[in-house]
Amino acid sequence: MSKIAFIGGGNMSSCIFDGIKRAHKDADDIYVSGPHLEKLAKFADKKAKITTSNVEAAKESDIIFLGVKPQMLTSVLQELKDNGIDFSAKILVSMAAGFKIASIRRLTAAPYIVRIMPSTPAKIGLGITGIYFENGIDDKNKKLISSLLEPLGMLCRLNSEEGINAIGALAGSAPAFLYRFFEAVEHECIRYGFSQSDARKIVEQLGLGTSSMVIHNHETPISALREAVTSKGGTTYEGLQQMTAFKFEEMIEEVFKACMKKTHLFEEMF
Ligand SMILES: NC(=O)C1=CN([C@@H]2O[C@H](COP(=O)(O)OP(=O)(O)OC[C@H]3O[C@@H](n4cnc5c(N)ncnc54)[C@H](OP(=O)(O)O)[C@@H]3O)[C@@H](O)[C@H]2O)C=CC1
Ligand SMILES: O=C(O)[C@@H]1CCC=N1
Repeated sequence: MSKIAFIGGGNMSSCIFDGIKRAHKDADDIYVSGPHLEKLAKFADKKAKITTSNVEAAKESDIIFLGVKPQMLTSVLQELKDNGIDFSAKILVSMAAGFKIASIRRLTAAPYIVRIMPSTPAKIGLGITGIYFENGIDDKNKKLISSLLEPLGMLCRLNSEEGINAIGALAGSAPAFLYRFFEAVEHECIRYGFSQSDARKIVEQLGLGTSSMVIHNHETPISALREAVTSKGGTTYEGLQQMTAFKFEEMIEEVFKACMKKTHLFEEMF
C-alpha cells in the first residue's frame, strides 16, 4: 500500500480517511497533520499518525491529500516547498474548490496533481466525488487513486477542471441546499403543531421515501413522479403554484450560478 498523508484533518479529510480505512484494511500508517493536535485525536484512535508538522507528513508519504481551505492552501504549499519537500515522485490530490492545477504547480513544481471534488455524504459511502486526472498520471496511479475514493460512493470522472467546478456546485454544495429545504419543512412541521422529535422523523422519512422513489423508478422522469402527487384541482397543485409564483427554478439557477461565480473568483485569486 502506498503511504498516504492528509494535510488538514477537517470534515472532508475525515470522510475520505474513513472511506480508505473501510476499504483498505492494510492502510495503517496514514499521516494526518493539522495545527491542533487535539482535533486530530479521532484519527489517532483509528491508528493514524498525527502531527502538527505538515512537512513531516508530506515527507513520509507518496500520496498527499490537500485538505485545507482554499484560502490556506497557498501558504501550506509554500511551507512544504520552502522546507525542501521533493514532489517529483509524489502525487498531490487536491480537494480545494477553485484552486487550479496550474496554481498548485506554480507553488510546488509537482509533476503529478489530481483534482477531486468530494461531498459530505461520502461519510456514509453515499457521496458523489468528481475526479480529474491530468495526462501525466499513468493508468496504474489513476487506478490507485480511484480505488481510494470508490468507497466514498459514486466516482464521477471529469474531462476538465471546469467539470470539477461544476460538480463542486451540483454535488459538493448541493447537500447544503437540500438540508436548507429539510430545515424549512421541519420548521413548518413545528408550526403545524408537531413536536421537534416528530418533525425530525417526518423530515427523515420524507427524504428517504422521496429519494427512494426516484431511485426505484429509474426510468420514470422525475416530472412524472411529481405529477403523480399532483391531483387535478387538488392541494399539491396550489402549493406548486406558489413555487412558480416565487420563481423556484430561477432561484435554483441563481443558487448554482453564485457557487460557480465564487469558484471562478477563487481561481483568479489563487
Ligand atoms: N465540506 C465540503 O462539503 C467540501 C469541501 N471541499 C474542500 O475541502 C477542503 C476542506 O474543507 P473542509 O474539510 O470542509 O474544511 P474544514 O475546516 O473542516 O477543514 C480544514 C482543516 O484544515 C486544517 N488547517 C488549517 N490550517 C492548516 C494548516 N496551516 N496546515 C494544516 N492544516 C490546517 C484545519 O485545522 P483546525 O481546525 O485545527 O484549524 C481543519 O482541520 C476545502 O478546500 C474545501 O474547498 C470540497 C468539497 C466539499
Ligand atoms: O463550500 C465550499 O467551498 C466547499 C466546496 C463544495 C462544498 N463545500
